[in-house]
Amino acid sequence: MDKHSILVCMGWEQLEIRLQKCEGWEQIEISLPNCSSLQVISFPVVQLHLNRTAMRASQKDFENAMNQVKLLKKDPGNEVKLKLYSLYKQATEGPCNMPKPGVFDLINKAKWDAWNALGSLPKETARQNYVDLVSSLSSSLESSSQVEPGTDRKSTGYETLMVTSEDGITKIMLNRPTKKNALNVEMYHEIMHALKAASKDDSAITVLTGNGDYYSSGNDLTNFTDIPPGGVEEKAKNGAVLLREFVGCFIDFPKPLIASGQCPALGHLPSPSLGYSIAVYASDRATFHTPFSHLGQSPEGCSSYTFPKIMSPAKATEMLVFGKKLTAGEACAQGLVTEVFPDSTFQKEVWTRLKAFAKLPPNAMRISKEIIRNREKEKLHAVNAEECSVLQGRWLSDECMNAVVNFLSRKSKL
Ligand SMILES: CCCCCCCCCC/C=C\CC(=O)SCCNC(=O)CCNC(=O)[C@H](O)C(C)(C)COP(=O)(O)OP(=O)(O)OC[C@H]1O[C@@H](n2cnc3c(N)ncnc32)[C@H](O)[C@@H]1OP(=O)(O)O
Repeated sequence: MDKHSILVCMGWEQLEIRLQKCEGWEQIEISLPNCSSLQVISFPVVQLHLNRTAMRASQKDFENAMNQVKLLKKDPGNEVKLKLYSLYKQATEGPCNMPKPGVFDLINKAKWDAWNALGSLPKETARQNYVDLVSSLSSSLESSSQVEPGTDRKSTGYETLMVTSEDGITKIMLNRPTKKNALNVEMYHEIMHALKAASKDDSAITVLTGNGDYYSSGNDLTNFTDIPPGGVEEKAKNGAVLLREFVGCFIDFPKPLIASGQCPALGHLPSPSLGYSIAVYASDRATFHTPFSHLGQSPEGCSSYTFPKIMSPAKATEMLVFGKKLTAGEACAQGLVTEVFPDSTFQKEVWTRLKAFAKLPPNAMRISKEIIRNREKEKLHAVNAEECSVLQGRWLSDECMNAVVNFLSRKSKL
């Protein structure tokens, strides 16, 4: 409970007015002290309950709040952003009377739903609620920021990655920890760019890793929402071109590539990086999950070819068709992971090993990798093309759309 008091002098008497906030209500308590004994006696006590709507935010407060939103240091998340959007629209335009967007226009539909849900809420109330929400966000996001230093911010020219080169090792770190390192379109492009740069730099080996508590949560499902003028078909076609190029970069990457994961890896990245890495190091906390069927999709990253070869066809089916999640130990027993380390010593042990590898003659390592992978390259490119073409069709299916809508409307998680 929040209490503030003010003392008002009324002739020889003092009137104490206490304001207290209690569960969204303002309560005013007025007491008149007995001056002769200087004791505060509560007489008469008057309690007023003011409905919040009686407190009107001015246009100036509203404009200030709009500016404050732009200055928030941390993304408040989609749910809050939708709330802000709907209150803003209600405050400025009144009840929603726009036509409902189509089912595939996911973002606009979510916005419409949020606005429409406000019904006939008066403009002034919406304005006040907007101001209150922004003020609560400003204080909570400033005081309890969980973003670690250096996360989700620009580094070495990349928006979604942190790329460093030291001791003969180029480290490409996925850096969208607040989104569990989901791969948005920008990240796909940046990973391709970073891999191409790493293939030409002085380093002997390249390490792919993730910042935060997920190695990656796979394809960013909001990639499905930004529909171009050519509609969903064009979106799916562009997606297939992008994915094919992305996986192609892993197939053609010439240097030893190591995936180092201390935490869960979901969907998308595990497949290409497991299939083409020279080595995969995982902590005993890591898990591996390719939930393609859950999302109405089908295997990608050449996993339909590499997994049954690396594991057994039966085990690969459990993983790729039924979406069975493997622990690091199980993935190691199946040959998907090279070695599992205790979580507490993971970084130290893996980096000691990587630094030793990076001292080996780089050309010898490159040529050895080439001879191991070359005879498979053509096959891998063909599998990649086939998988992308199948996926292009899957992305247009109701099964896929429903799964994406369920996730985005917070009805499901993996
Ligand atoms: C036409 C399409 C064009 C596409 C172009 C390229 C195509 C490539 C296609 C490859 C095909 C498929 C391969 C896959 O990757 S399949 C796997 C997809 N991933 C998922 O389904 C994971 C979804 N996420 C979750 O289930 C959960 O978030 C979690 C990972 C289990 C973590 O749960 P949590 O409770 O610990 O954290 P949570 O609050 O949910 O997440 C924090 C914020 O991060 C956002 N987020 C997490 N994962 C994703 C994601 N994959 N896509 C988008 N956003 C994600 C989450 O929404 C939270 O955000 P906010 O804070 O609420 O704003």
